[in-house]
Amino acid sequence: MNAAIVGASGYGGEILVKLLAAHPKVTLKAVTSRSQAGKPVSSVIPAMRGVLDDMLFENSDPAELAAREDIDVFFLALPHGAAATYARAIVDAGKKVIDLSADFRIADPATYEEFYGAEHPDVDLLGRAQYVMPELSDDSWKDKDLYACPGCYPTSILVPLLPLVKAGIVSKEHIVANSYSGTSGAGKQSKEAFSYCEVNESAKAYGVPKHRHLSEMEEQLTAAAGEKVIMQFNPHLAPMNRGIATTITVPSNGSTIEQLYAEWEKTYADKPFVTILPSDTRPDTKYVVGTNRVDISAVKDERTGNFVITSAEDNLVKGASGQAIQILNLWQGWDETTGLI
Ligand SMILES: NC(=O)C1=CN([C@@H]2O[C@H](COP(=O)(O)OP(=O)(O)OC[C@H]3O[C@@H](n4cnc5c(N)ncnc54)[C@H](OP(=O)(O)O)[C@@H]3O)[C@@H](O)[C@H]2O)C=CC1
Ligand SMILES: CC(=O)N[C@@H](CCC(=O)OP(=O)(O)O)C(=O)O
Repeated sequence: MNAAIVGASGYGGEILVKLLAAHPKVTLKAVTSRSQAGKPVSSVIPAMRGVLDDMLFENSDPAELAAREDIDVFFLALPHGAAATYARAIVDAGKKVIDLSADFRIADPATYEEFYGAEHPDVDLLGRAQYVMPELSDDSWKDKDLYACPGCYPTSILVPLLPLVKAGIVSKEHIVANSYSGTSGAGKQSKEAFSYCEVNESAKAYGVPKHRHLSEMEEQLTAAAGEKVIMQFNPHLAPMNRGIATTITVPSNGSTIEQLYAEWEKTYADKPFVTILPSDTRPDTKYVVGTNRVDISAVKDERTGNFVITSAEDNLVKGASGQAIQILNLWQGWDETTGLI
């Protein structure tokens, strides 16, 4: 299968370049960036020296890209808004899109507008798109034109939480999630607030009380619960490059920790990228960065009656580019782990 990466000079795009260059079933045909067009990939992404020396970054005009006969699937690693413009041209040309942005994650355009502060860029295309959380979506999504990858924070929260909400193991109310993200989560073009002096040796909450990713999480939890779910989400910026550590507290409503673990075992028994850790072990970003895994664990606080659920993932791999490749693998019927660890 021949692939292109649009927005390959950003953090998510760079990881896609590395993973797809090594993917045994994919040939990388084009990588694009407006600012890097004409430069060798190995000069912009020095890790690719000796691997992609002959490939140049190309211009990223949507119509030109969409007309390329030699490309079957386009990975969009673009800011939301811009992604929809490219997706429209590519889908209209009869090609497939795997989109890392938020443009097609949320089914309800009014919710998108409420949380993203702008009208949905392409409501018609939204109807031809499918949100895919590989571990939690059923198999009915494989004939769409466009696949939307989950957000980084929602992956770290929905993987441990959603099956428990769906099964009634935990309360649907009073859910609180605290997440700690590496600064690469803000993208390569992020501004002064993310510069070394601002973020090094410091940590702080941001985006409270209504971060954009709540729209995606609440929509998914509501669908799983069969009733409206509202949650508290407190994202934090942590002084590290990559990784998301999440802690969720939720009332157990009398469920036991054994019931919680039994539900996880049932849901994730054959899911290679979810690792269930023992109740006395906390997931740690340093053991998942560079992998497509989410590590999860839980303990019950008998004093409060809450479960304390923790997870760790790499925001750029399981939270973005690795998950996009996992979706490609599943869509194509290849082994889910092809090209991923
Ligand atoms: N970073 C993360 O942890 C995660 C990111 N995502 C999502 O993935 C997408 C990419 O994120 P990330 O890699 O961090 O972003 P970056 O800012 O690092 O990279 C953005 C890329 O898009 C290109 N680009 C920017 N604006 C435009 C535009 N208007 N038209 C065409 N190309 C453009 C840039 O190159 P150039 O300007 O040279 O064209 C660059 O290659 C975003 O939607 C983000 O929300 C999802 C999950 C996690
Ligand atoms: C640390 C940091 O800034 N993280 C980003 C992660 C969100 C992201 O990439 O969000 P979309 O994919 O929904 O655009 C943020 O909080 O906005």
